[in-house]
Amino acid sequence: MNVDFQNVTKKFGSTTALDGVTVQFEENKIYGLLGKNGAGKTTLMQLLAGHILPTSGDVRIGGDSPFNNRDVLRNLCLINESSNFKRRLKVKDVLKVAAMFYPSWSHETADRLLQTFSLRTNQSTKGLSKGMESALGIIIGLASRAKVTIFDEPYIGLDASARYMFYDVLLEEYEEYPRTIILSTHLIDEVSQLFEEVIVLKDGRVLLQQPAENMVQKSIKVSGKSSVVDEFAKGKQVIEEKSMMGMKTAILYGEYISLDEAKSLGLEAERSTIQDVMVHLTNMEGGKAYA
Ligand SMILES: Nc1ncnc2c1ncn2[C@@H]1O[C@H](COP(=O)(O)OP(=O)(O)OP(=O)(O)O)[C@@H](O)[C@H]1O
Repeated sequence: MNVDFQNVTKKFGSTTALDGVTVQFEENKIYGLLGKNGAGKTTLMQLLAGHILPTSGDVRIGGDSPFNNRDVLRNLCLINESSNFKRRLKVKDVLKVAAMFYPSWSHETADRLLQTFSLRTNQSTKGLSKGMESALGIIIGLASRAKVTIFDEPYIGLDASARYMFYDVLLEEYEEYPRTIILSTHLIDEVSQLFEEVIVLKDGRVLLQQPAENMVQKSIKVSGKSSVVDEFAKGKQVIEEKSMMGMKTAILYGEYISLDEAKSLGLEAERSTIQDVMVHLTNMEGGKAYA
C-alpha cells in the first residue's frame, strides 16, 4: 500500500506542526524519518495512523483516508514510545487482542521475540519496566506484519544489546516478509544502515528525501590546509566548517563528490555519516529543499 501525503498542513492552535507536506512512501521500503525535536515527525506519523485529521491537504493509504477507517488501520501498525498497554492486562492478553486485530499476525514471530526479549506471557503489563514495555511494542510491531509499520522512537529503556537485537530481527523479518517500515529515531548512527530512503523534516517541511546511499555519496568530510580545502570547496555547498591554525575541516554536500579527487589534492577525505549530514543541514539557516 502506497502512502501519499498531498500538501498536508496540520495546525495545533497557533503552532503549524506540518506545513504543506507532499511526500510518498512506497511499498516495501525501509524509511528513516529524521529531524530535530519539534520538526513534525510525530505529527506526520499520527496523521498516517489516522489518529488525527489534517487541517488541510490529503493523507491517503492505498488510496483511502486512514482516519476512522478500520480496513486501512488493520494494515497499519504504529508503535511509539508511550504505547501504553492496558494496565490490567497480561502480556498474553495484549498479544491476543493484537493477533485478532491484525489479519497477517505471525504467532511464530511473536513467540520467537518473546524469547529474544525474555518477556513472560503471564506477566501483568502493570509490572513491566520501560524496556520491557518497549520490547512488547516491538513484538507487536513486527508480529503484526502490517503492510505499513511505523516505529516512533520505540526503544526507550532498551539497553544497547536489546536495541541491536531489534535492528537484527527487523531486518530478518523484513527480508522474509517485506512491508513498508518507517523508523523515526534520534539514534541515527545506530539505525542508519537499515534505511533505504531518508526523509528529513525541518520546521514542518520536507527538507530532503533521498535514497540513503545517495545521501552518503553526496557528502564528504575533508581536512587539510585551509587554502586547499577552500579551493576544493569552490562551487560546492559547505554545510559545516571549522578552522584552526591554517588548517580546516569542512563537510560538503551536493552532487556526487569524489573522494579520490580530494585525496589527490593531499586532503584527508571520507564520507560523512547520515547523522552528520542531517544535523548540519537542519542547523543551517533557511529552509532550502534538497529533495
Ligand atoms: N497536540 C499538540 N498540541 C499542540 N502542539 C503540538 C501538539 N502536537 C505537536 N505539537 C507541536 O507541533 C510541533 C511538531 O511536533 P512533533 O511532535 O510532531 O515533532 P517531532 O519532530 O516528533 O519532535 P520530537 O523529535 O521532539 O518528538 C511542535 O512545535 C509541537 O510543540
